[in-house]
Order: sequence, then structure tokens, then C-alpha cells
Amino acid sequence: MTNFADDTKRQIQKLFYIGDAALEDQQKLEQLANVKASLETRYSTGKVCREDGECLSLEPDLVRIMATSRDYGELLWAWQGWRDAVGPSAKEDYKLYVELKNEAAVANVSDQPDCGAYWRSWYETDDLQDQVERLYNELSPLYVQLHAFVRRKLFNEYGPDKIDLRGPIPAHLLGNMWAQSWGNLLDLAIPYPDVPSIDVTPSLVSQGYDALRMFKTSEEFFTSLGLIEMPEEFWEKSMIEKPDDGREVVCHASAWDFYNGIDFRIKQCTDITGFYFEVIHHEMGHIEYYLQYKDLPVVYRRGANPGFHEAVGDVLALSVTTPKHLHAVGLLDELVDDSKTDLNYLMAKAMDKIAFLPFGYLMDQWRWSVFAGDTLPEDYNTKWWELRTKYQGVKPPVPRTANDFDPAAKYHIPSGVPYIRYFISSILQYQFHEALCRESGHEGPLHKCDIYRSTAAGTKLGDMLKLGSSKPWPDALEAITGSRDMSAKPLIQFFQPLIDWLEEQNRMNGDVIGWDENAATMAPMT
Ligand SMILES: CC(=O)N[C@@H](CC(=O)O)C(=O)NC[C@H](CC1(C(=O)N[C@@H](Cc2ccc(O)cc2)C(=O)O)CCCC1)C(=O)O
Ligand SMILES: [Zn+2]
Repeated sequence: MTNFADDTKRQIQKLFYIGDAALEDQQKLEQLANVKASLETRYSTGKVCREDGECLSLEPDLVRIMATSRDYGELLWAWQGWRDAVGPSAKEDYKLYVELKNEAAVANVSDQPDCGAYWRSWYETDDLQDQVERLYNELSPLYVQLHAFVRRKLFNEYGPDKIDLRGPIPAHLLGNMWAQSWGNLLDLAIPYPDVPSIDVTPSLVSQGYDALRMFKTSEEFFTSLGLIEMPEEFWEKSMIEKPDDGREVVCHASAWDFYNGIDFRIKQCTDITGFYFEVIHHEMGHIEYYLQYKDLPVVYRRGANPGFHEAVGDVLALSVTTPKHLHAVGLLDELVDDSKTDLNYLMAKAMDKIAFLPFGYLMDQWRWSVFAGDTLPEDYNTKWWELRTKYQGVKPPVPRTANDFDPAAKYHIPSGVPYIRYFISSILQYQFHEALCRESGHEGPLHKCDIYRSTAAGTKLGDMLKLGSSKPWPDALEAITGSRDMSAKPLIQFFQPLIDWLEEQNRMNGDVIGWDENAATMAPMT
């Protein structure tokens, strides 16, 4: 237990971080508030209109097209339309936002040189960029195997004049507006299509699940571990479905801590799909963290670091989405326990979790370089596509002009929500999963573990959550895993059977692994 003086010093240091409020100049504070509001409003009201005058929103309309269409032209229309609608007009706002956020960072007592440095300071280490780069380098061999395999499948689907088997993939073909998760292409990539699929959506619909029952099912997993149940106010005050009274709401899911020990809420527009079943676990993970640390001094009511907060719900979802668990709760009618089912399951997880890694990594690489002044406004878009091609192996399907501002097409950029936390969560959630599976007495491969009803695992997780940010995050990590360092090993171990299979498939197809980076710049960047 840290001594009283250290703890007081830690509390006071955290008290002094006052963020944007450090901007003494009242006029600048108002300017920042206005430019943030303008950026968020543009994104949340953005629409793309057809010739016949019908206008589509991002959610659910454009997201649904990106998820379900296999028409190259239609996907391009949605992809380009969204960027035209929310990109160019955001650029001036974003320039001002960067200047003011940097001034606020410098004004803070810790006089960080820029906003990116202030955001990194939450991880209490001076080598965060080195740590995440090391982790990315360990994981990119997995990503390039999946990328080559999916590129081959898209080649089969769209043909040689659309897909270059040695180059980056056109960014609008991955089943997602940002190519950040490829789960909607699972039917193209599934190793054994004849084996029953593990997509829970049909079962949720056929069994008449509504949003509330999905939430209650998720809560039951948390309480089966001995974790804290959702309070009465949570059920009264949360918004779990898009209102049908025409009220305009921000549908991007979110969890809220009102810092009063009794009011905790989720706001989301739930669809009855497997994707939203996982989102519910993700958001409820935030609420569980709030509940576990609600009696700490308010300055400690945060994640050990922001990546911890993002990992809680996802760790539980790793158990929930196993074929074994889905069968146990009646969401998978037959459980065929063989290597084909295993590979199908691992491919489904990889199309979400491995596909995400480069995107989770590059978002703040771009933003940190912008805040640091290494990327000037005239280079915003060029730098964005350099990173997108270098890390994700995707390219713009149509030439980008200096007028474009594609980063503004991703929620977290106009709303100023940091993103490296999701890359860090992608690593931590497998370290936690491995440790909790061991605690639950699981034996056998990591990807077959389900910690359901293990109060031993739940106690270990809960005890870590209770720490909030009262201790440096290596202490919290050690409390669960016994190690003080982030490690990519558990993630690699989880997916090993699939990596071996992908390497074999890519070899048999004679495919090039990786992409010729300058292939992307051949699209004139006028
Ligand atoms: C008051 C406040 O801001 N509260 C915070 C929580 C807190 O800080 O206490 C909060 O609610 N943030 C919203 C954000 C929403 C989501 C998101 O933005 N996800 C990322 C990355 C990702 C992608 C796939 C995935 O499986 C997991 C993550 C994306 O969609 O790109 C949307 C769907 C899932 C999570 C969230 O919950 O993290
Ligand atoms: Zn989250």
C-alpha cells in the first residue's frame, strides 16, 4: 500500500490536470467550445442524398450499405458521398481545433508541449510510442496474412480490373465505412462454409430477442462472475433503442458515469444483431468499471489507463462469443466441436480483432503528428493516406484532392475522442483473457475458453477494477496477469491455429504477402 504522502501527491497531481479549462483566455475557451460543437454537429447530421432526393444518414443507412452491398459502384457512392459530406467543410474547423487544443495543453500545469503529448501522459510512461510500435511490429505478421487471404477473396468477387493482387485493397470493399473491421465479409472468407455458421443474429431474431433481453443476457454474464449488477437507475435512465418519436439522437454508442455513485447510463441505438450484442458487452464493461470504483476519491474514478477501460467488456465478450457459450445459452442450436468449427470461429474473430489492429494503431499516429506540428494542414490528407496504405494496406478507390479531408469521416476525429486506447485494449483484452481463463481452471487452447460462472475469475477482475486509477497501470496489470508489461503473446497464441492455416492457404494460392506501398500513390493525389 502506497504511503499517505505518495497517495496525496498522486491525487493532487491528477486534480491539477484541468484539460481545456486551462485556457485562461475566455474568448479562446468559447472558440474551442464552438469549433468542437461545429465539428460534432457536422458529423452527426451528415447525409448523402440520391438523385431522387432521398437522403441517407451514416447510421443505420450508409453503414448498412457498406455492410451488405457487393456492388462496387454502390459501395463507392456511399464511401465517397460520406467523405464529401463531412470532410472538406471540416478542414478549417479542425485547423482551429488543433491550435486551441495545443494551447490548452501547454497551459496545463504539466506544460505538455502539445495535445498529443497530454493525451499520452495518461499512460504515465515516457515511451508509449515505442511500446505501441513494438507491439504493432509483433502483430503485423498476422495482419498481412489475413490481408493477403481476404484480397484473394475480393479478387474472386470483383475481378482483376478492380483488385491488384500485389497492391493495396480499395478501401470501400471491406464491409465497413473505415475498413476497420471486416466481419461483414465473413461469408467470403469462412474456411468451411458447409459447417454451421456461428452468426448469432438469426438466433437472436428467431428467438424474439429485443434490446432489453440482450442487455439482461449480458448483465447475467457479469453477475455469473460475481461482478456488480446494473443498478435500478441504470434500467430506468439508459436509452437502449433509437427513439421512434423522431427525436434526433447521437446513435454512436456510449456509457456515462455521472460521478454521483448512483447514476450510470448507456445510450445506444441497438439493432438485434450479433454486432450489437458485442457492443452491449463493451458498453456494460464501462459501467461495471464505474460501479467497481464508485467509492474511490473522484480523481481516481478512471481506468488504470484508458486502454483498461476499453478492454473490460471485450474480455467478457471473448467468452460469450465462443461456440461453446452460445450453445450453452441456446443461441447456437448445434455444437459441432471439431477443427472446422474452430477455424470458422477463429476466422470470425480475426475479421474483427486482427483486421482492427492497423486502424487502431494509425488513428493517433496521424493525430499525434498533427498536434506535434509534423503534419501541416495542407498535408492532413496526404499523411492520412500514407498511414492508411502503410499500415492497413488499403488505398482510396478514387483520387483524393487537396480539398478532401478524409480523417473527418471517422467519428473520433471530429469528436476529439482519443483512439490509441482501442489498440492498447486489443492487446490487454487477450492478456486479461489468458489470466482469467487460467484462474477459472480452464485447460486446453485459449480460444476455447469460456469463463462463464467462474467467481474466481470474477474476483480477480473485480479486485483490479476496484483500483481505478489509484495505482500506476503496471500495478493493475500485474494484479491480474502477474506481469507489468503489455504483451502480444496471448493474442498470437489465441489465433495461432488460424495463422498456420492462413499461411498454408496463401502459399497454396501463390499469393504475395503484403502490398507494394507506392501502388497507392499511383492514384493521382492532385
Ligand atoms: C462519456 C464517454 O465518452 N464514455 C466512453 C466510455 C468511457 O470512456 O468511459 C464511451 O462510451 N465512448 C464511446 C465508444 C463507443 C464505441 C466506439 O467508438 N468504438 C470504437 C473502437 C471499437 C471498435 C470495435 C470494438 O469492438 C470496440 C471498440 C469505434 O467504433 O471505432 C462504439 C462501439 C463500441 C465502442 C466506447 O464505448 O468506447
Ligand atoms: Zn469503450
